[in-house]
Amino acid sequence: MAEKQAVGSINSREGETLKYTYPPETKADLDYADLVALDLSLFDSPRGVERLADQLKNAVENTGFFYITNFGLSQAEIDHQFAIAKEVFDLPLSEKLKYEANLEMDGYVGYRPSGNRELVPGVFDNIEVYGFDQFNSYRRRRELPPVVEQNLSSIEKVSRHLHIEVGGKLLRLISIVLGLPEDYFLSRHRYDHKGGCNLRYLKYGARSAEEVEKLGETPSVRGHTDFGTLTFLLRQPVAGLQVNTPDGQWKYVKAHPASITVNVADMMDFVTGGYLRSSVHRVLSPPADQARLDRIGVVYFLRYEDDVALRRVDSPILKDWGSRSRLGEASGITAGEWVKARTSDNAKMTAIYLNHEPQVAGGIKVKNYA
Ligand SMILES: O=C(O)CCC(=O)C(=O)O
Ligand SMILES: [Fe+2]
Repeated sequence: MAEKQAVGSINSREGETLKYTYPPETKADLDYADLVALDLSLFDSPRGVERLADQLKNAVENTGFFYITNFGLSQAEIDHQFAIAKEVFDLPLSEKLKYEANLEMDGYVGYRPSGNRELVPGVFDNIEVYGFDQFNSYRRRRELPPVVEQNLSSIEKVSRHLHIEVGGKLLRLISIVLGLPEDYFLSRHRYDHKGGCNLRYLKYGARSAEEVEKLGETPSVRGHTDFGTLTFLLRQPVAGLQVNTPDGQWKYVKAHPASITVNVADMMDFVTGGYLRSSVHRVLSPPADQARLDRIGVVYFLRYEDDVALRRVDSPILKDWGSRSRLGEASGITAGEWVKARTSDNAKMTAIYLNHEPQVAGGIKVKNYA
């Protein structure tokens, strides 16, 4: 079986035997969103930057989802992260629980087991998470699974690269789109400052036929927005992610070749009054031909530094925009407060998962979608 081809050894040292083989893509004829792909290698020429800014403007005015290619990580480096993730999730549960995250205290840093939320009566969520905080002086020392310890420098490299290089380029482009100084967002996303950015491994465990049947169209992750500024989803081939388009339709996000999928998140929505849409997205069970596969993901959540107040930016582009943010006005809540409030909401989500009442995070209503 394809999902069994991922091999590796817990005792392997940095870069040695960890390998990952991706399962095949689905052959199902899914209704995919039409998303633009930004080629970040164009960044090296002035005309290229203009072109990218135009493409980005289009993307953010539409779904708030887009792909990037040529983002400066090799496929081997990416595969290595998926291999580490698989090794972590393959550990026995009793071992993984030694590294359990304290969601209320630290957010998604460490291990979070599945089974916290009842999706339909008798069927619980199948999502395990292992997350990292930023590799800077605010990082809290904690015990790590040996495979993480042994590969920490490559994990740090990827975390820094996604933040500083990829995030850096996109934040510069967003500043250009908004007519702000090029370093406007960069200067509020310094990697070595205290912030809630999060590299995260995810595993959606394969479900039995009976569970799939019971779940039907019920999402594994219901419609939500992400908390930060931008989210980077490294390409993986198991379908399930859907974005809600401006006209209210759910469309699948395709595993575009050699890409990262980017989505705009709450903090960008707040500071632009919804001009940069924090897109509602969800994750369904995979289609039939992928139903028996585990779905492993590697994600980076880029966020403002903790002490930045989330206020509307003074952008000439937004003069006549008003506010179309579904989130309302953040009016000065800090980025750190916002992340804490929403993470703590997630921690308490167990009992309220089955109803769709708005949650209140930091005094701001957070809608839940089907
Ligand atoms: O697994 C995915 O494709 C998306 C996950 C997601 O939306 C999230 O973790 O916020
Ligand atoms: Fe998300």
